[in-house]
Amino acid sequence: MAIANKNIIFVAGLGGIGLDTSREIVKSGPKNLVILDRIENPTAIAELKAINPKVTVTFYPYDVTVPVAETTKLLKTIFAKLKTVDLLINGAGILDDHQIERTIAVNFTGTVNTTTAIMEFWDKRKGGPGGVIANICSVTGFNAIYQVPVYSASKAAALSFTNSLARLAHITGVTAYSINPGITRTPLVHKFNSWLDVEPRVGELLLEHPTQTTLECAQNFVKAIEANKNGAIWQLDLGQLIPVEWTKHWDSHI
Ligand SMILES: NC(=O)c1ccc[n+]([C@@H]2O[C@H](COP(=O)([O-])OP(=O)(O)OC[C@H]3O[C@@H](n4cnc5c(N)ncnc54)[C@H](O)[C@@H]3O)[C@@H](O)[C@H]2O)c1
Ligand SMILES: CCCCCCO
Repeated sequence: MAIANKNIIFVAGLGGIGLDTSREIVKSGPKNLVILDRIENPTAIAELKAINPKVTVTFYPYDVTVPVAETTKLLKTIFAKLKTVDLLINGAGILDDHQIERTIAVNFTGTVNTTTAIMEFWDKRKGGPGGVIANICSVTGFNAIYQVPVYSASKAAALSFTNSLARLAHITGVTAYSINPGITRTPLVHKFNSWLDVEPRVGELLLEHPTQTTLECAQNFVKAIEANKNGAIWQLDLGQLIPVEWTKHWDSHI
């Protein structure tokens, strides 16, 4: 998908990975970039507008843990303004294995509910035009960082959900792919709690190994958007964009 002249909704577009990705997206000249996030950062919004004045950048406060009906109401406002939306990026995530319910609510349920809400506007069975969903999951969805099993499992769940969305595209008209960053230097990874404090130094131990910058991640994120491959499992790690071949161990045959 060429980003130029498209309408993009980016949930969590102001975070560490999100803001650098928003910058790279704006440079590619979409018509609209609508950022939904629970953190307000008017300075960042102003900076994005200044990067490319031809792009209309708007912000709406949004918490992915709200009921689907509330998300639908917000999307109604956005669609009324934009008329069409080409890409939804779901990027919200927290990393704190002391917050079990909230981790699942944000990282998994939040992704599912935001996706479910936009289907009201996109599902071709309802006369919708279809659309594209990019879900930010994680390499921990492939193989866990086992000291944060709740976080890792929430990312595995989001990855599985995204893979299913892609298989349903022939019914819904909505395609999907996952964005799976490796360890990227953002506030999220500096200090966080392991499950039951099994490893109080998990963050330090991780950061002793090679990592990538948010800019490297963002530049590969844009390449994945442009590739627009339904069902792709993209690994964005150490500055590389790697297509992952998922090993099939069982098939439902339906
Ligand atoms: N940093 C990494 O190494 C890494 C690796 C793989 C995946 N990820 C994922 O990338 C995404 C961005 O992470 P980051 O490293 O930039 O961290 P970050 O903490 O800088 O960004 C997290 C983003 O999610 C938003 N968010 C959190 N809870 C929310 C909620 N309830 N409703 C709406 N938005 C909410 C935050 O406002 C922020 O924009 C997350 O989903 C994270 O799990 C990060
Ligand atoms: C444990 C640090 C991992 C950062 C987020 C990976 O998805």
